Amino acid sequence: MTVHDQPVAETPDPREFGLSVLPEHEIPSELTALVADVRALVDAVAHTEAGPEDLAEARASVAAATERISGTRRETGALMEQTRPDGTAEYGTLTNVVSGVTNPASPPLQLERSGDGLRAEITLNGVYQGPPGLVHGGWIAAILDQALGGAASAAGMPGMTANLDVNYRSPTPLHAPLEVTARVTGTERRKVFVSGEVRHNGTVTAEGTALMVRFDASG
Ligand SMILES: CCCCCCCC(=O)SCCNC(=O)CCNC(=O)[C@H](O)C(C)(C)COP(=O)(O)OP(=O)(O)OC[C@H]1O[C@@H](n2cnc3c(N)ncnc32)[C@H](O)[C@@H]1OP(=O)(O)O
Repeated sequence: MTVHDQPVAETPDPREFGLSVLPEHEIPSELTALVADVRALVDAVAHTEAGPEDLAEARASVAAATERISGTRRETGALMEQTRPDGTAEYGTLTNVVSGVTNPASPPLQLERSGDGLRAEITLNGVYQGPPGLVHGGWIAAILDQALGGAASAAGMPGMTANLDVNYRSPTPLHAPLEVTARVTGTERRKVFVSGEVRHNGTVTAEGTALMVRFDASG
């Protein structure tokens, strides 16, 4: 394995591959505010003990809101372009289920460059529950997958996850700040090796390694 010690490269522009890209500043603030409100709604619905009358009224309001905004739909694969503090661009699908800015189902995980890779802080609510009071293992894997893929992408080597290996070391609590870290550990031809962790109070609750296979730019 060759340790990846190249300087950080610019991520290829997806427009060159015919993909549709929306700059972050073109997303209406009303949409991001609505997304936050819907996240709160999902949490409220998941945990409510309201009575039938209130539930029926809330349902009618939600149905009306859905009808109001359903007339136009963005294409499923649309990407968002963000400009990093260092001026380079990064891309991700708008509705990515882990990080998507317009997806109320995403927590969302917001990764930033840190040290030799990426880092995020996140607190997950009861919507992401598996065992009582704990984060679902599938969501931990999804968060690690996103962080590991993001680390490869941030190093200028975006690709697809070919293999993901997760070890759950200790229970990951809900409603508690978690730290997510990821970095590239090596490369070999199109193979990008990545590793990452989820921590609570400095203790690793889960760690993952993945093989990302870089998109083939040769066409
Ligand atoms: C910022 C955005 C972050 C996004 C994070 C989220 C990431 C995701 O969730 S991606 C979605 C889940 N992943 C997928 O759906 C991928 C499905 N699989 C595929 O499309 C293909 O198998 C793919 C692209 C991974 C590899 O196919 P292909 O491009 O034909 O590569 P291929 O020539 O077979 O393999 C390239 C190298 O990788 C190796 N390889 C491929 N798959 C594996 C595997 N599963 N295990 C081990 N090695 C593998 C091959 O042996 C080969 O190695 P070498 O260079 O030594 O010969």
